[in-house]
Amino acid sequence: MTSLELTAEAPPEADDGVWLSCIECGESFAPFDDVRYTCDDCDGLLEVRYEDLPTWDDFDDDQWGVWRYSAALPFEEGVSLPEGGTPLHDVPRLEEEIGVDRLRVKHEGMNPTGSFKDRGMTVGVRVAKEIGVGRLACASTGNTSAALAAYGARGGMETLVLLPAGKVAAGKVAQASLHGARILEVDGNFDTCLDIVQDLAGMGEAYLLNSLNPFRLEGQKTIGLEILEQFRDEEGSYPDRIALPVGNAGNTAALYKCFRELVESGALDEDEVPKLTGVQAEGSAPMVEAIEKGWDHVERWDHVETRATAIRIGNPVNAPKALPGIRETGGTAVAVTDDEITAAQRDLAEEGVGVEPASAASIAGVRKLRKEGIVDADEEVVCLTTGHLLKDPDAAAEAGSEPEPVPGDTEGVLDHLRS
Ligand SMILES: N[C@@H](CCOP(=O)(O)O)C(=O)O
Repeated sequence: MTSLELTAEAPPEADDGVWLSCIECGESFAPFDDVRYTCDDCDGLLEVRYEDLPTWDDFDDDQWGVWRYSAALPFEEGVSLPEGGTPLHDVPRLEEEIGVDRLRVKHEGMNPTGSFKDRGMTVGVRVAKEIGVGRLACASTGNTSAALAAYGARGGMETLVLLPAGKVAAGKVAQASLHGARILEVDGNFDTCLDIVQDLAGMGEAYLLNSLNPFRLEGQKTIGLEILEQFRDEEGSYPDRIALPVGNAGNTAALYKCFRELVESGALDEDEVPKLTGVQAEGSAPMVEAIEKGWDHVERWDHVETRATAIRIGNPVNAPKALPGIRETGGTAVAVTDDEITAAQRDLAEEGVGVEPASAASIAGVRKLRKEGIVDADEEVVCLTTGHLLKDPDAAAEAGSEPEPVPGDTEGVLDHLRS
């Protein structure tokens, strides 16, 4: 991990040892004096920097979840429901069938609104309050909108969400609606929604809380901290590889930042960093294309389609952070078909782990890479599952078995069972 090294020296703009730094030109900015999503000078992505980076002993043993890691975050506490502290399941049947030494599933669907987005929102909404903005907004394939609506409600703030019309799973729209977001259904895909909401944010109409906002990724960084601690405590080592679904590429960027900070603080050796392995659906795979072609950028896909609507994204905004993350950790990116995703969703369900389709992409990807010999048999792998099964009840019902109609008496039910 040689590129994008972190500096520990605070510039004059720093506030309490925290500042924003452009990943392209290195310009630094005060973190909370103004609303800023990208670099004023070159429009590059920003990341949050700290004067002091913590090691394992600095984390709060009295807490479990995102705020256990406050020493690695810009604040001591956030607008919380609370979030994080999700299970790391073993899946012995899948482990044996796929053929790796260890397979674990970090189920982020167990967060308060049913996805990892809550980790980002607890920090992002806290920052919004610090800056003193009025309305919060996001573009969303569904989970971000559900989390924004819930955390906005918790923080007593107005929320606006832009969704691609007809392309968001029912559970997610219901969440955004009940938590009180104003929902705009846009005639266009997610990337169009994000273009619009970025314009609105630029005009000062709202505070953007997509993962373009660097503070969102600080919360999501705690997924990496939790995986490393849980895996180490249970297995005595760190995982060799973390496979994750890739949509806007926020988690790939956040996990890479997590590892870089741990290496810089001395909490992790460079050779202990897990290989980041991104998985996309075949119909929506610009990151896979960029990795395969050796590009340092993604080319936007204008037409994207997949049953895994959470990762139906053609222009991942975090690609400039995520591509180096995959490359520098020795990972890779792979595309899987919708049928492979559904098969993996069923397999997880048969082990009691209920996930939405996009989440199952991580399992489908590892299965494919193992068959291709890219994942080795002696590897210890963690798959990230990003959202709960109930987020997309239609996909779950389609992947599951049909209910059987029976008469309303015991005799009739017995006849049916015996037939
Ligand atoms: N899958 C996402 C898409 C938006 O991603 P974000 O991490 O940039 O907010 C969603 O749930 O909307």
